[in-house]
Amino acid sequence: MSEPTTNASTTSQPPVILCIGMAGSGKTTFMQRINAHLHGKNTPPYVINLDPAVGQLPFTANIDIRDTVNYKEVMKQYNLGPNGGILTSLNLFTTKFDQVLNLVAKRADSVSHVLVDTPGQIEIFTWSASGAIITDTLAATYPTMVAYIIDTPRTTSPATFMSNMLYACSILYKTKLPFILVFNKTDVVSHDFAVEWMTDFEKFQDALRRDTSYMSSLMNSMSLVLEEFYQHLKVVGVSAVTGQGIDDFFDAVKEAADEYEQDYKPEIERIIRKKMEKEEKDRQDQLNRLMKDVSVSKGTEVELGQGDKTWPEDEDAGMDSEGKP
Ligand SMILES: Nc1nc2c(ncn2[C@@H]2O[C@H](COP(=O)(O)OP(=O)(O)OP(=O)(O)O)[C@@H](O)[C@H]2O)c(=O)[nH]1
Repeated sequence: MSEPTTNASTTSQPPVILCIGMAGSGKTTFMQRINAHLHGKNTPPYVINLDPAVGQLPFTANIDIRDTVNYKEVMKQYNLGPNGGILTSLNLFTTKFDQVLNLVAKRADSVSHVLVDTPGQIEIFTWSASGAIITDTLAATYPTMVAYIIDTPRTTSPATFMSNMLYACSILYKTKLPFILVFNKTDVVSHDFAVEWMTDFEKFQDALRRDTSYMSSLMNSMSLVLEEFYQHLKVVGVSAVTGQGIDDFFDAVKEAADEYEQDYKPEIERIIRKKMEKEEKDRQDQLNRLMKDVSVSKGTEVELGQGDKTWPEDEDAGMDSEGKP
């Protein structure tokens, strides 16, 4: 039997891998591959499917959105098109997400990773309120990361490459989570060109110069912005079909989990602390306002926190001056 893999190297919580990618990038095939890889190592993951419109899943999900909401019924009932149907289904499912968290928590000790498949209509997950709630609540407890799946053969032109990178960049800044760029389908085209463009600015500039479209000067400026973005990424090339590069992917997952512990977790804890302090302050302000209203209506100051409270006589309370009814 092969050597079992561990969770993240510095945490006892299983890393959560959010698989996000454009339709057809190979997300589902990739999920199937990493799921099989982990089972092969005897370290099974916990699998969540958040795509209500997927026809058939080539793997078994522990939690499947399709068991909770019927996407076609939602479309009919709310008179929606396919995208509205997927979004509404995800919103309905998110109202039950506390139950999902409870189920994951029960299994957190015995699984190596939590794998999350998201809808192929990428913006439904990345730009919706429910997508943000799901991401944030998972990231509040688990070392959570984004695996952004890219269709490598379809990204070989500088313009498509740039668009895809800008999209990835927007997701990174929206989620603020550790990010792994997964160049998929490397059995068809190697991802070496992408690594070269990302590490050697001159090489990408050369490719842009060969691209004579009128957009190339805009892309020139945009590529400068992306240089900074590349610093925050982990890049791997895989083939979900043949399995090549999957070990590299899991090395990147370990690094991302460490990054979460070092950089993201303290930040998330700071945000939660700040939110709680604000809620406490709001409660206190509300209480003070209430007390002020009471004292104004009684024409006297009310002192709190003392055993011997002297309340003004209240005729409406139906008591006499000795406090008897
Ligand atoms: N050659 C090759 N083909 C792949 C690879 N991964 C996926 N494919 C193919 O790409 C197509 C799309 O794969 P899916 O896994 O359905 O892609 P998806 O991103 O889940 O698509 P949606 O369900 O539309 O979101 C299928 O025909 C797969 O067989 C790969 O690594 N190499």
